[in-house]
Amino acid sequence: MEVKTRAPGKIILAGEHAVVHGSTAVAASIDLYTHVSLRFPSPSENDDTLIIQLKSVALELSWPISRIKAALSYLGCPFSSTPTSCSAESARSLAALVEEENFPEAKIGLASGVSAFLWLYTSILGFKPATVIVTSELPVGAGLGSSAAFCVALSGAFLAFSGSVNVDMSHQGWLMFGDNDLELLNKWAFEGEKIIHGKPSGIDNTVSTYGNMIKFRSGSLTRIKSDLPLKMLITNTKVGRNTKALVAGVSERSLRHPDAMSFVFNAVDSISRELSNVIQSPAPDNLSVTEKEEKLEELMEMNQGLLQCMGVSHASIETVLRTTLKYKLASKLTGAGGGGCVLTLLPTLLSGTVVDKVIEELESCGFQCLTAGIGGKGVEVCFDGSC
Ligand SMILES: Nc1ncnc2c1ncn2[C@@H]1O[C@H](COP(=O)(O)OP(=O)(O)OP(=O)(O)O)[C@@H](O)[C@H]1O
Ligand SMILES: C[C@@](O)(CCO)CC(=O)[O-]
Ligand SMILES: [Mg+2]
Repeated sequence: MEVKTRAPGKIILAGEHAVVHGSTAVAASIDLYTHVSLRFPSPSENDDTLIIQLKSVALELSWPISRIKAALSYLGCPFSSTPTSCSAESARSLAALVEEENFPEAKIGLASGVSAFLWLYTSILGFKPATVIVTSELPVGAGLGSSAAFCVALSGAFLAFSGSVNVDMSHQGWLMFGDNDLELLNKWAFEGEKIIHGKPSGIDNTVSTYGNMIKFRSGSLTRIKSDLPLKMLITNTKVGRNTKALVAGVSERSLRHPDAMSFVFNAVDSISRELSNVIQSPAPDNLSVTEKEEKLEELMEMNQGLLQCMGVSHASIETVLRTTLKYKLASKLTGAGGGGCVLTLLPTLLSGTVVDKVIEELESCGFQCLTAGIGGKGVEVCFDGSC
């Protein structure tokens, strides 16, 4: 028996980092997905191991179920119908399980993702042998929400077989979860994201779960309906970074300078709210598409300036900003920054030749450019071989 899920990555149009401190942020899903396949061995296979194959990072790990049981036995029965946080003690047990696998030193940054997998798996499905395969179209650790898509796709696959969601297993092709199930799935994914991000706001898992475009503040979302044909160029600087460390860095800065940083976070809140007003339909004012794009460009530039204030820009990001500015295009980092990806608004009237030239110049600096569809579906599940 096999189930597959897919969960999208995201871009943050405004408000990253400040959202961790209670400000509004605006995010949209993109049509790049993380896929999970979960398969239980048949009785004749007599297999007693839990295997995870992380294809996009070329890593495979496996544990005898008895070993996982022994490591987590103090939890009693780990099955839980309500999402539970991983305690410090559980985190240590999971880290020990991960280390036992002779985790390659060069890939140690992936260990928290494996811990999140083990936490979600054992909490939702208990001690069952299975093979879990993860593939992804998203660059890992580049600001496009790979950690959230990973946790959302895993939670969806585990919940589909847990008996605690209501899905039609005879459905052919991709299927959306119902509203109550999405809420449960999103809460589980948030628990996984906590293991990877430390202190996440929840925006990334929420936009990956629900898709579309959302405004997010203090854990609650408002869907944004927009008919603005928003086109963004995404430039991956390919500079590796880690969201947990960047989020912690901003928190430390705001402890050192609480007054100044609270003005910064408030300014970001205003930018996000204004940006969401500009893109939503029906529009409160009768601006043309070009006028709206000009407002968005200015808001993106202002947000980028405040992200620099928070200390999360990077020389590679500044190079992208300078390069796109030569073509009068506005850009900002997206996600946690420190490297990773930069967004550039491509106005509707911009000629294809200019877009080609910008891409060529960015790629000549060693960056990688991609365009992605914005605002598609959230997590989906599939029970037959058609997906
Ligand atoms: N496809 C995947 N396979 C294995 N691990 C993954 C995968 N996708 C994400 N991860 C886990 O997520 C971590 C990267 O998450 P991180 O939050 O640092 O970056 P991101 O989510 O891509 O960017 P951002 O949080 O800024 O949007 C990896 O180190 C790994 O632990
Ligand atoms: C940097 C951050 O604001 C967004 C990462 O995509 C962290 C979070 O909200 O969890
Ligand atoms: Mg992340």
